Amino acid sequence: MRSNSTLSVPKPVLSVRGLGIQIGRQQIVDGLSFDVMPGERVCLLGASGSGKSFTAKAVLGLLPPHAQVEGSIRIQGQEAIALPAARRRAETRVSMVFQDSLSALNPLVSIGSQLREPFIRHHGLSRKAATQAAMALLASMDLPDPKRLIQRTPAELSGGQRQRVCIALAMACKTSLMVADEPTTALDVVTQAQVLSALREHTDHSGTAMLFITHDLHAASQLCQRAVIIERGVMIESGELDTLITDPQHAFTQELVAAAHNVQPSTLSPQAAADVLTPNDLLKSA
Ligand SMILES: Nc1ncnc2c1ncn2[C@@H]1O[C@H](COP(=O)(O)OP(=O)(O)OP(=O)(O)O)[C@@H](O)[C@H]1O
Repeated sequence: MRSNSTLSVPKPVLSVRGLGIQIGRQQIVDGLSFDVMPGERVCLLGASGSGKSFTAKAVLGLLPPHAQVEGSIRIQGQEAIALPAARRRAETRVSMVFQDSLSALNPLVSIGSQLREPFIRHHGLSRKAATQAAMALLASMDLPDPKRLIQRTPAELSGGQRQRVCIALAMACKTSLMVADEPTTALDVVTQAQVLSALREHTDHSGTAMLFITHDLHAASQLCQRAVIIERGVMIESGELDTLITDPQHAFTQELVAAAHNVQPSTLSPQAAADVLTPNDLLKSA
């Protein structure tokens, strides 16, 4: 008989401990600690300028060289804080989706060529097999006519289509962790709902864990199970999203909840209104 001590306890995909980031004399992030478990979606919520993007960059290994960093960032158990993205081994690589899909994609290269690359480079597929895989992934993103789409350049797509191509690109990398930094902020409400749904379905299906960076509690509640809330680079509250929504402790969290409840569906288009949740729905969707 196996004893309890031999049962394996899941280990975090991402474990951040005492993260500090300083640029010159400005302390941007201070003593931040949180975990993301396998398959879990955690949001890092905070106002503009609270240090969310710098935290995301630290996890991705994309901090500017002059940033001073302290603490620990473990990805799949391996210390990665001092490793820029280009020097990371396959198991500590993190895929990413950014707010600005236009600048995230190469404007001169077709969607097909960009989407084929991770399949060829990381998964050893032939060009033909990579093209098939790219088209299948685009189709699964509810993007019409993948055959034509792969021949287009990023500027020939709408913002929502482009963001779904970016999600496809991140999924093609098949990493254990994805960081999505405000991926819906630049989109209208209907397109936001489509992009959030694509993120949810694809991470559910692949088991990819996600760190979702946002200032939008409504978007977070549609996607994430847990939240880490930061203010001026310091964590002020964290926990299950439904608990934070029903019983916010900190004044900033209370403001976030109040702001999310104040979204008036009547000011939106009928389709958008259908996508906007009432306070009760906000909870149900968390
Ligand atoms: N290149 C830089 N050098 C020094 N400080 C910077 C630099 N870029 C941003 N900052 C400062 O770092 C702080 C955190 O910025 P960060 O971009 O991480 O915030 P954020 O929470 O992601 O905000 P937003 O939601 O607006 O993107 C801000 O106070 C900002 O003024």
